[in-house]
Amino acid sequence: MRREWHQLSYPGVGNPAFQTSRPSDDSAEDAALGLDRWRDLPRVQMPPWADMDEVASVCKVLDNVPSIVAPYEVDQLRVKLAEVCEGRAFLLQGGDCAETFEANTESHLLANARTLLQMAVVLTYGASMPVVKVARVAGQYTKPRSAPTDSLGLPAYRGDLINSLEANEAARVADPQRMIRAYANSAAAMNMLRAYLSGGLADLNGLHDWNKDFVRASPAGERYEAIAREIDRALDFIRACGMTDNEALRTVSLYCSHEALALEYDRALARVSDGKAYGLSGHFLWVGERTRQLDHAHLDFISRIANPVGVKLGPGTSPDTAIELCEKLNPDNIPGRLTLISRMGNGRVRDALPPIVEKVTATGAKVVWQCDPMHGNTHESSNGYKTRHFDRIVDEVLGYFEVHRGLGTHPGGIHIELTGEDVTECLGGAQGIEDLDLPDRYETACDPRLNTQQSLELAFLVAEMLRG
Ligand SMILES: O=C[C@H](O)[C@H](O)COP(=O)(O)O
Ligand SMILES: C=C(OP(=O)(O)O)C(=O)O
Repeated sequence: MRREWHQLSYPGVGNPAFQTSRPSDDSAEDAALGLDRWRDLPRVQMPPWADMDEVASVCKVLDNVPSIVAPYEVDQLRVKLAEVCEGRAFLLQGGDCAETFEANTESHLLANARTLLQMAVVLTYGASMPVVKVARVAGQYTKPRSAPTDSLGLPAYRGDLINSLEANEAARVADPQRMIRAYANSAAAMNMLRAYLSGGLADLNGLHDWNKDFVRASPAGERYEAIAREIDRALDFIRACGMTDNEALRTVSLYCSHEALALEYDRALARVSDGKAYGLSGHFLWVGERTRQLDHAHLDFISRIANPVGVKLGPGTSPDTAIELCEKLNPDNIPGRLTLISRMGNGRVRDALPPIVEKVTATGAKVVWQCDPMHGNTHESSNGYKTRHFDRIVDEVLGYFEVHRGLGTHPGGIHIELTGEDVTECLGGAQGIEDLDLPDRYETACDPRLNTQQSLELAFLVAEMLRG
């Protein structure tokens, strides 16, 4: 029988106050968890730390700080993702490509959160399906790079946790102290988001206030207002029926996620709870396309934590590799534990994804299928900006839905780089952003993000696809 969303129970969670965690030390029990095995394995995209003693002393500090998230929240997210895995919910994940310390402001965090929540409303209402909301926030401070140097010949910017975006040689030196700043910024971000979310930021009674002024008059903003008015009427109906105080209408759970790239940081924030290891630098950690080698450090680390984890799959992924990933990362076949994030590019998704989905499904492996339509669709504009076209992004999502519909599997979610600011980083959309508009507000520290209007437009299209 279909379980109601609000009735989800969280096995093994009980009263969260009793599920505390502790730093792992070098006892035999902790050693058996293998949290440090990655240190002996090959590793690419390693931050070019100059002084490993300094790395060790910074990690010693992080070993004992309060973690960013709690084990029971991580377990809750896994249970919600199990619903996605079974086709009863949808996963919406999004946020900055690269968070920066400078942009870790209240207004930026709230703008991004509101945009994600607006998308979630459009999807929930449009597709009548619960939406699991995961932000790229409170830890998305590292970036894998294609080349070790940038166009100026400087060491590449690798994310604020590692070095600075400032374009000079000294700023680009990898500085271990930045891990402390990343931790402090992540803790502050989570603290603020939790406060606003529990204080009414996500209250469905205030849906109209989420619409930013620069979006309100746009076609996407107007469509959003129309949905908000319909929800208002539904809420009036609920109130008229005497159901006046429903917690589910006033609060949402927003989980945080980032790429597990700088393993020193994620390891230092790992903790042990009930005999299991948790990566408590975030609720959901993923490993990127460039670092997912089966016998390398990154996969080994995430294979040992109890969190829900993700792996990016580019167009070169073979079906056998996908199966090996399932075996390594989810040997007990726990639903919600593993998300496979395809990022094929719109030109490849229709031929590269089907054999992977077919073979994984045939083995009975439980996975959440998620589409990242951003990373396979990047190109350089005529005036030299790294950009993405909205039409290609939509086409990749469409291709992903076609593949899953064709195979009878659940198109479980999308993973988007977006911002709540009115930036001009991606081309197209109803605003018709063109190459020459890109310099107006091109503010990303790494890859181009959808702005709020484009994000909402995409949500409307995805809601239609989900309904269809
Ligand atoms: O976000 C993903 C990667 O870090 C990014 O696409 C790499 O960009 P690059 O090719 O400019 O190094
Ligand atoms: C680096 C990323 O993606 P990918 O590994 O797919 O390139 C990312 O999502 O930030």
